[in-house]
Amino acid sequence: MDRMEELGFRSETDRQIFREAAAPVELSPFGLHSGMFVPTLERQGTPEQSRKWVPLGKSFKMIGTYAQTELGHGTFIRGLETTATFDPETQEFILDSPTLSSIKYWPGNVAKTVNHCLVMAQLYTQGKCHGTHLFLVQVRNMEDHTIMPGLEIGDIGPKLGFDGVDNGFMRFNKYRIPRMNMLMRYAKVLENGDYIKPKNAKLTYGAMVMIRVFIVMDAFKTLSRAAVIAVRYSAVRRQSELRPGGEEAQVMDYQTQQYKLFPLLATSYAFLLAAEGMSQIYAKISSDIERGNLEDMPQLHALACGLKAFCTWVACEGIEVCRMSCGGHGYSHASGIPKIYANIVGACTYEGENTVMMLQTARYLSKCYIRGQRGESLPELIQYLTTDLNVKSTLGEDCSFESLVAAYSHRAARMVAVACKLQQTNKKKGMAGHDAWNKSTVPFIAATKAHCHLFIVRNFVTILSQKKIDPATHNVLSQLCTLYAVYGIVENMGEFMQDGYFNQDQVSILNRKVLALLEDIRPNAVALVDAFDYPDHLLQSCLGRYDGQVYEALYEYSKSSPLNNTDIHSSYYNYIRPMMQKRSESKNISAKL
Ligand SMILES: CCCCCCCCCC/C=C\CCCCC/C=C/C(=O)SCCNC(=O)CCNC(=O)[C@H](O)C(C)(C)COP(=O)(O)OP(=O)(O)OC[C@H]1O[C@@H](n2cnc3c(N)ncnc32)[C@H](O)[C@@H]1OP(=O)(O)O
Ligand SMILES: Cc1cc2nc3c(=O)[nH]c(=O)nc-3n(C[C@H](O)[C@H](O)[C@H](O)COP(=O)(O)OP(=O)(O)OC[C@H]3O[C@@H](n4cnc5c(N)ncnc54)[C@H](O)[C@@H]3O)c2cc1C
Repeated sequence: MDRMEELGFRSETDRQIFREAAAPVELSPFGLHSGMFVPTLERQGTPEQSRKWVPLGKSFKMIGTYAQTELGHGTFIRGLETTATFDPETQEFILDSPTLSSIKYWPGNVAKTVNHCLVMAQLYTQGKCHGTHLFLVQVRNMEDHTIMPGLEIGDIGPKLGFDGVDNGFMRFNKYRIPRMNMLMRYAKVLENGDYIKPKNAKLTYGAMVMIRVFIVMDAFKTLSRAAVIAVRYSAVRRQSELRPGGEEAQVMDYQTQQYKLFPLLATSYAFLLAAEGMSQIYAKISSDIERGNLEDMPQLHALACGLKAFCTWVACEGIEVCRMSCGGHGYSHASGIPKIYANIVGACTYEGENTVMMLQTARYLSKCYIRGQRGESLPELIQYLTTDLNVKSTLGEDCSFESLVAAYSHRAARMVAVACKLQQTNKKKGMAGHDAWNKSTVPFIAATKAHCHLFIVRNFVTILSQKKIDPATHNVLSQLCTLYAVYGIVENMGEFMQDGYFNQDQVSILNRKVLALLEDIRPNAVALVDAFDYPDHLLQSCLGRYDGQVYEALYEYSKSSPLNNTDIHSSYYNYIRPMMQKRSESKNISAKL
């Protein structure tokens, strides 16, 4: 922290980049403090509360996390059981974990690192429950870091990844905090216990929306790092004869290797631009919300949920393809890829389990579809829902951006309509609303993925048509954008073809185009990954080194393995030799085999 101050890093983005450089493969134990705890104090506290607590957080006098999930509930926030009961006599809230399932479980850095938590709890005052609200809770002594009396805190144990984060459990036993430790920007409890409700109960969920937006950028970061490693390694690795009797080929010259990696390279660029677009939309709508204009809150929630789920699912699948495209060496930690995967795959679960998040977006699409059917105006990003589904594709050999965006719009509009019509049919059959919804959620998930895919394709095309880019770079980026879109159609052809939107000739055009683009991109593939400019220190990869000295690096890496500290391992003396001796004694086996 002091080093960041010395270097004058003030912006959170710069500080995040510095933290990643300082601890490239391990997640910082302060990620949640800076990424969630402090921003939530800023956005959910009153001006007075922010003035009091934010400086303490930014100077790390107060180190915090976000403690919401419990043993029994993570997704269903309204089902959380931790209680915060107001005591007007003492002007305090009494926090309690009334059941085993109410124990806070998973909050990052709660086990050993933080001294404060933002705790999500059911607020009770004057005998009435007003739902979940956030409370600032001191959990450790500020002098000696011991756990505060009335709390039980511990680590939850080993996980798939996220090793740098001490995810913990926390149990409250009638733990008292001052009334003014409730974050009261939107909802309040007065001294007499009166509850002042917020303009919208979901304003309390704001921290999660913000992190979901961050996670779209993390999906780009992790996928692009894996792509850098895999593409560079594919340029260095030579294996098998492409031409009989010739020299062994760079594996990047196999069409199958290109088909694995180049679409992921294109996806990395698409996700970077989508993350930037999402961040701009978040900045605009969240500032409107802070000024009290909640009109676009549903649209922001829906977009953040959908993109977080879509991008993390695609990124995690893509990182695995990158790992497997590196053969055996990809499976070694020397490649750097397993750690990337282990650290980001949790993002398919945290900050909103992906299926649940997709269903939130689906719920929004369902409402917009009905409004569209009534002829009501729709937000720009959703206007495609009123696309004329009788129109067929005009796609030609050039696979123009316009025809590609039209194809994605048609696919999403058609799939949303199919899901909504199933929901409506279910209702006409006499199903209750919740059953009619549940029995249409599988098609809604598919439709929502199509909706997110459209956003990313359209965003990529829009940026290429608006930004001033030199012709050579524009040409290469256009190849990537076309590859991302055409590959997405080829890989999901059934969804595009179900209503005959494309004719057979157009399908052939698309199948030819995707292969032609692989050849177009091949000469620039290494330059396109170098352009991300990730230093070797950040990649921590023997395979993705900028200098390409892969085998030298692997050999040095292996020699540094702790198992090589001794020639004969203690297991020989403790287990192997006694076993062999026992065998030879019992079966007169000649010692000289
Ligand atoms: C290279 C390195 C990469 C490594 C990755 C690390 C990167 C670090 C950088 C990022 C920074 C920090 C580190 C992050 C690490 C992860 C830490 C993880 C933290 C957590 O997981 S915190 C806990 C997260 N938990 C959740 O997200 C729970 C999900 N559940 C919910 O959100 C809700 O329960 C719900 C939305 C599913 C349902 O809510 P409910 O109250 O039941 O509402 P509904 O009935 O469904 O809907 C009612 C209406 O409310 C609207 N609504 C719901 N939510 C919102 C919202 N947030 N905003 C606006 N509106 C909302 C909903 O749309 C309905 O509206 P309608 O009635 O339809 O009009
Ligand atoms: C690495 C990591 C870090 C975390 N850090 C934190 C943290 O710092 N703070 C914190 O508070 N929490 C944290 N969490 C907890 C995380 O937020 C929850 O695990 C997450 O919200 C998912 O909730 P759940 O575990 O209850 O999953 P569940 O919802 O129980 O998921 C189980 C299954 O049920 C399905 N399901 C649930 N509801 C529905 C529905 N309505 N419709 C259809 N299907 C449904 C899901 O799709 C899933 O397939 C972390 C988790 C992980 C993995």
